[in-house]
Amino acid sequence: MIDFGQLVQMAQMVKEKAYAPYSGFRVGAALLGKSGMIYTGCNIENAAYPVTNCAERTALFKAVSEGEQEFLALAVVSDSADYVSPCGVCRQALAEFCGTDFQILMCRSNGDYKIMTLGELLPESFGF
Ligand SMILES: O=c1ccn([C@H]2C[C@H](O)[C@@H](CO)O2)c(=O)[nH]1
Ligand SMILES: [Zn+2]
Repeated sequence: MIDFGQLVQMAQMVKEKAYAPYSGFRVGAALLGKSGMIYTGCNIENAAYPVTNCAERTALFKAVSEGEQEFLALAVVSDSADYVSPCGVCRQALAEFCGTDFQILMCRSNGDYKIMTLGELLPESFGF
C-alpha cells in the first residue's frame, strides 16, 4: 500500500525550497521509487527562462542519478488552491521511465489531491 499522505507531505515540504523569483509560482514534487525510496524536487528558475527545471524533472533526475529507474507514484503541489498537473515536457520525461499505470497525484495547496495515471495524462506518448 502506497502512503499517499506521506508523498503529498514531502512534496509540500520541498516546495519551500523552490527557486522561483521570476514566476513566483513555487512547485514541489515527491517521487516514489519501487525500492521504497522517495525523491523530492522543486522548480529551479533561471534568468534565461527556458533553462528553468520543473519540480517533477528535478525529482526524476535526482532519482535516476541515484540509481533508481522504476517508479510507482508522484505527488505535485504548488501554492495554488487549484490542482497542479505536470507540464508536457515533464510528462514525456516521466514516460521514459514510468509505465502507463504510474500514478500522478495532482494536489491543491491544502493537500487535497486527485489521481490520474501517466497513460491518461500522456496517451500515445512518443518512444522508439
Ligand atoms: O507542473 C509544473 C508546472 C510548472 N512548474 C514550474 C515551472 C516554472 O518555474 C513555474 C511557472 O511555470 O512553475 C513546475 O515546476 N511544475
Ligand atoms: Zn514540467
